[in-house]
Amino acid sequence: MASATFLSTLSLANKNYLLLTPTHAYAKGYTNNFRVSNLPSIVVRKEGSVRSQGFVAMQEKGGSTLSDDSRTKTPHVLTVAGSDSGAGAGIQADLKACAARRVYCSTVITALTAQNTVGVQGVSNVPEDFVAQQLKSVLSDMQVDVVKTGMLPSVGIVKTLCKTLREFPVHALVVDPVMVSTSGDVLAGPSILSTFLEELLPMADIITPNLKEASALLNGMQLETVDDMRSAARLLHNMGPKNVLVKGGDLPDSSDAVDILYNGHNFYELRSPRIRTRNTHGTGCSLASSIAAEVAKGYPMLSAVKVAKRFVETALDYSKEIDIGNGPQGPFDHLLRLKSHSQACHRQQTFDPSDLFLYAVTDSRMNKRWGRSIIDAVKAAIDGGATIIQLREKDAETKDFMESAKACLRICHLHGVPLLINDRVDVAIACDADGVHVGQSDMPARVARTLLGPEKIIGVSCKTPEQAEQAWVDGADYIGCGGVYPTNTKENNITVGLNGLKTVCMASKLPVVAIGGIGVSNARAVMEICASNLKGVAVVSALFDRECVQTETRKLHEVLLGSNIGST
Ligand SMILES: Cc1ncc(COP(=O)(O)OP(=O)(O)O)c(N)n1
Ligand SMILES: Cc1nc(C(=O)O)sc1CCOP(=O)(O)O
Ligand SMILES: [Mg+2]
Repeated sequence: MASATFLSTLSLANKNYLLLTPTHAYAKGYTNNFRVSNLPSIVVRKEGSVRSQGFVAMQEKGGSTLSDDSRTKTPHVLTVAGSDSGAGAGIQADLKACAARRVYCSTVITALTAQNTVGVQGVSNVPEDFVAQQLKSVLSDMQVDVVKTGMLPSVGIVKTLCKTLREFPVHALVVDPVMVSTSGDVLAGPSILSTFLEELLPMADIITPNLKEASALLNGMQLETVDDMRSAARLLHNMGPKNVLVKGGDLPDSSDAVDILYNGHNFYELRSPRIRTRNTHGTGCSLASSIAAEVAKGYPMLSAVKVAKRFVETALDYSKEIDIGNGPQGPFDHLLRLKSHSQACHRQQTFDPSDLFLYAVTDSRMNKRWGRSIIDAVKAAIDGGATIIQLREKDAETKDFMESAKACLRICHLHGVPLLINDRVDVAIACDADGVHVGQSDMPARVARTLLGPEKIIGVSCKTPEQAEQAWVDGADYIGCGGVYPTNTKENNITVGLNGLKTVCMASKLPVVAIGGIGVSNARAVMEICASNLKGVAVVSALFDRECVQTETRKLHEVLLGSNIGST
């Protein structure tokens, strides 16, 4: 039985029920549309209200029908907005913002716009009855938590939306009163103003006008100062929405971006440094969607607005150098993923097992002993012929490790050599390294794969066929097998010998690199176990606990070439 707190119990038809408050019910994921077979539920709708305030969810006390702790509700935002062909704003921005904020987003399209970074070249409204059909399809089936509106281009569409929301109440309504695009093009004419004011605004949990939109809603009122914004917020609040966020992005002479949030009781002045960037197209849509996303997760409005603002600012800051389109306003990158692709020198994207040929693993203690920086050690190994580098910096402070890793990454990429990080998935993510190597007691490869995504390289240390099988199941790219010979580099390391290596190679579906006590004198013997998936040797002390890393690497390279491996 759920551990939910509850108002009281209720007896009905000789069965006991828990009576949950709307808040508990919502937090537990029982929306008014929540359907679970055999679960009795009552939905009480308040006439004329879009909110689920009167909603009561009941659960059979002691029953096992709904294990609510095992069934978590996926937060869901429905955006009702126009499509932007340039994908900077509108439906496309809403989808990206919700994805970035990790909520599900469904879409009802109200208009198609032909649009780019220059402006809006054309608009085609979706017929009212088809907007109604889309709304009904989603709302009747998909447990929507929050509806967010953007471009509502006709009176008929606004009325259709309000009517449908009365029929299918949701937890909250976020209204971004889109009227004019950032390029100055009209997206919803003045004719819809009265319907907006009379029907939609009173249903809203929050409205998010910019200065121009607030002014339009207030009969052309001049808004030039933060005090004007406060007055506007109060006047707009009188029109019925529970909260008003007046966005001051266009406020003249302000080095900060100032927004005013008013909830009928308190004003909150939300200030942040203004981000100087051309790539601001779609910030309004994205902010409103992000607020909707946080509300859908169950956060109160003030927290939702703060988090949403911080998210948009972070994305704008990240996207400053993104270069899309020739117009005055470019789109930004909600998912913070585009920039690395535009970096000049980038490594090949897919893992090539022949990269395991001469695998150089750094060691901070050895570098210290020989008085060289990790960067110098990596440079020398690459010059000597290393085909892949792993940074194994057990003693480094995180900040130093990250800085060194970034510098090493630049060098490696200049030479087309992949760079992996040992153990520290966080460092690998932070510096966008090519992948990680993890052992049996490190972060499981499956979790590392989820965090790193499909393209990064993941290696796993394996001493047995079972571990090799698991590494494959977990989505690793290669395995490291050892210790082949005894080593001083790793304490208490079990030696598997050449036989153990061969057994693991035979069982492994993944390419293998041998490790442990390997150097110029025995590399050939290792490679001659004749396993076609043994692609190379990984070496620490034989390269780095030596006076000249480059010379030692070159010697090992020659031995490996002589053993004719990596060719199958
Ligand atoms: C290529 C390669 N193989 C094995 C290891 C060892 O990893 P692990 O078992 O996690 O031990 P540590 O290196 O973290 O001490 C490796 N690093 N690289
Ligand atoms: C880091 C590491 N892992 C091992 C394993 O058996 O998984 S042996 C090892 C140390 C390898 O260092 P050297 O080349 O100096 O012997
Ligand atoms: Mg490890």
